[in-house]
Amino acid sequence: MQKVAAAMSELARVLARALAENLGCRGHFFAEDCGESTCFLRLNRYPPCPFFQTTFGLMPHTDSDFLTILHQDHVGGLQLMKDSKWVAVRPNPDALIVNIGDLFQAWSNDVYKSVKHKVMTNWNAERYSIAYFLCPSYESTIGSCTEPSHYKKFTFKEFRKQVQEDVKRIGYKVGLPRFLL
Ligand SMILES: O=C(O)CCC(=O)C(=O)O
Ligand SMILES: [Fe+2]
Repeated sequence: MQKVAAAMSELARVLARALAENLGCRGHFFAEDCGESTCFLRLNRYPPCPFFQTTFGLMPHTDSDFLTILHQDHVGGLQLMKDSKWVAVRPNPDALIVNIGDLFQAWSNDVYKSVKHKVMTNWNAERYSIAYFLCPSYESTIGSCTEPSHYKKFTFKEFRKQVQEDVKRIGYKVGLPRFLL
């Protein structure tokens, strides 16, 4: 597991840097602000579910990070929103999926879009996925790399707090629109 984490961590950093430099922005931001102690790896287990047609494995959401590197097994169930339609991601255990998160969307001033995704359950098979989340420290300020910015500056801590408050009060994550200027 340590080797998987190290490989995903390196890949996330290389990609974040390349995506930042592609915008003409300095890419070492991620090395400075996203240390090993603020990023995390999550193992998701989805047990078989008899009510698979109506039950989410994971509710529709965007990730609250810069970038997510995802590995899924052969079972399938991941879907992402493309042109207002849910599209199933073909399971391929030999491939990694890269999802842009909310922070990269804000940082890139909407050039890169945080992708909405969900996981459907399966009636007879157990499913596993491994996700590596590239996150900054709670104190890091997220601003846009180009002006004029679409979003007010916020710390990662403020973002997380707002998400938690929204989930508690209205039942779902509003996310970036809360920080639009
Ligand atoms: O299990 C998956 O394929 C997706 C996991 C995911 O979206 C997450 O952990 O945020
Ligand atoms: Fe996710």
